[in-house]
Amino acid sequence: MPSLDSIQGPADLRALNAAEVRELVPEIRTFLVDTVSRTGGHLGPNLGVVELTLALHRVFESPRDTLLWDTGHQTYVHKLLTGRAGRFDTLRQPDGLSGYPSRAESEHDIIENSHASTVLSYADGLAKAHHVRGITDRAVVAVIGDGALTGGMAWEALNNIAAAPHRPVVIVLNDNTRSYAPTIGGLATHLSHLRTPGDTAPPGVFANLGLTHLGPVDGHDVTALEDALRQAAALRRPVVVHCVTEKGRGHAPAEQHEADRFHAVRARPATPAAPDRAPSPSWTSVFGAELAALGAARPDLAAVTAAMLEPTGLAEFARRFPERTFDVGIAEQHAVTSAAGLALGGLHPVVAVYATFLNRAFDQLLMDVALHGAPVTFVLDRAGVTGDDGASHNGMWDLSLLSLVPTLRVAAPRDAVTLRRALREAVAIDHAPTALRFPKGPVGAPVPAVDSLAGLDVLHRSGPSDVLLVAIGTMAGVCVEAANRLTEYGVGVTVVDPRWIKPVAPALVEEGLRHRTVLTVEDSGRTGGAGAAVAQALADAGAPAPVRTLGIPQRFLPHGTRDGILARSGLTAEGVCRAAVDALSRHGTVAEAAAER
Ligand SMILES: Cc1ncc(C[n+]2csc(CCOP(=O)(O)OP(=O)(O)O)c2C)c(N)n1
Ligand SMILES: CC(=O)[C@@H](O)[C@H](O)COP(=O)(O)O
Ligand SMILES: [Mg+2]
Repeated sequence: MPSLDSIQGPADLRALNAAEVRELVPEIRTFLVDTVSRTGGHLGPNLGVVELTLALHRVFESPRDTLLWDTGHQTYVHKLLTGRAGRFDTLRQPDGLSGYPSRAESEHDIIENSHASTVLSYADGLAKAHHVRGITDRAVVAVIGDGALTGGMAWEALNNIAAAPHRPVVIVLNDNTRSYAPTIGGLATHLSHLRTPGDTAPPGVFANLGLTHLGPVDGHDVTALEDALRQAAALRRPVVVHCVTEKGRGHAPAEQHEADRFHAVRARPATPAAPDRAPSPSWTSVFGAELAALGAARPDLAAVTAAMLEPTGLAEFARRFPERTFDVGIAEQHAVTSAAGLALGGLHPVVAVYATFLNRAFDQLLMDVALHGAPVTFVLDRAGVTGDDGASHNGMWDLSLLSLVPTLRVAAPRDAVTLRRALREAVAIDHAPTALRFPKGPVGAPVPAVDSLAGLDVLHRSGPSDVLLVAIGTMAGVCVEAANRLTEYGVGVTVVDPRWIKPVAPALVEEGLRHRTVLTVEDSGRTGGAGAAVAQALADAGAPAPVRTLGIPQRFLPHGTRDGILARSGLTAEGVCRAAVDALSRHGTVAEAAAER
């Protein structure tokens, strides 16, 4: 009886007979449940593609044939079958296996970007390259989920693929009827018709586009899948293999999990949290509760999500105000411009999205919302370093992108109190777009102001005006701790939190001009971020010394823990102290003791 240990690569898999392959299925599912329950990760999606991945690697010969995966969160089985089972305990850990394809890990891994709906565009480009280069002996295979297929890019690609019968692409539609929640929209309805035997629905959208549609195929029958994939490969033209799978398959808690079928499970903590300490609420839950409360008072408030209602905290608002809640599918561009339409119609939409996914809708934000001064509020969750979801999931580009948008106002709350306040202020602005951003995880302890200065929250003030620390959002606690340390060494420090970071407040510029040196600290990319805007405003005001901006370096950061990445970026109290003493030593006097640190 073969075991997973005997599979060092796809060739070993292809050497097995059908019965031996079927014996691998339960072993792989047990392995996934045991391992991912410890490491955390996308358990549900991967439980759903065990048979599909086996069939793919038996029919196609990766890496000669190119296997492309959309989003990449469902590639754990692919990793197990390409020689990485022995390292799976390191999944999503620092220096361990990535939770997504990784070119550094394997020649079988291609797309590292975890943003959905890209795979068909990659496939179209690759098929064009094969055609131009006269390559005819390598298959292009693209696996896309029913959720990812609701993204606009997927249809831009299908429009191109369908136009070229001479350029073969095997499109494997992994139809498990869900993104997190059931996939929405006319496409989902259409797929439901296609899945229903004997349904007299009009011919499929794929057929009408000129694509061959095979299936629906039972996505848990390896033999049926292999037959369909072989048939698709032999057609030598673009073809959709419609596979019907079950997210969370084979693990009852996942199969029965109403919200998202264990889409992403948290790592089991090494040491259980002390029972007496109530866990801090998450940023997301504080936002969600406040929005629901505001929704009761404001019948014009609407909520918009791109297939992530629960993860972005909109569930309570949706429960109470279903008629004002809109899930548009994994379609951030449409989410943003349709929000401009909602505003045009007299509503005040709140678009809740992970910060990194707003990248995709920048032009819509700039030209469909801001150009028209549309009162849309963007709530960017997972802003800053997220960590274990890898480079494309860090919310580190938002402040740089938002800084470019005229009329847009941006807030970075530092705790639950300022989050609630920023949200109330944002939805009260009816003539311009607003955005507020916060990170993944617990909201942490309140960071109280000790004074207020023309709209600035003063968080610490002691001694002469040596250093002004401008704390952006969640860096407030780090800055206050750094100030306390610097004060011990005779360095005079003021810490301010502007709360609204765009536009740069005049009071912040005035306060900056009163200090020997100014440092800004943000959990965001420092290139073009909030600190850069402060630096520009102070330079424009004639500040003598340059502003030192601390932030995330402009690099694609390998997956790791949020704290570890922040520490390596210098975004700790010690890092701020070092930067402050260094800046003072260059642009002003510095207490001897402090210089020794
Ligand atoms: C542009 C973008 N928006 C949102 C997400 C978050 N996200 C990750 S997986 C997922 C659901 C994907 O559904 P589907 O493509 O059907 O794959 P399944 O999980 O069902 O296998 C979403 C919304 C993302 N990765 N990219
Ligand atoms: C793959 C994807 O984009 C999401 O599922 C993401 O991994 C979820 O991240 P959170 O765990 O931060 O909700
Ligand atoms: Mg799906």
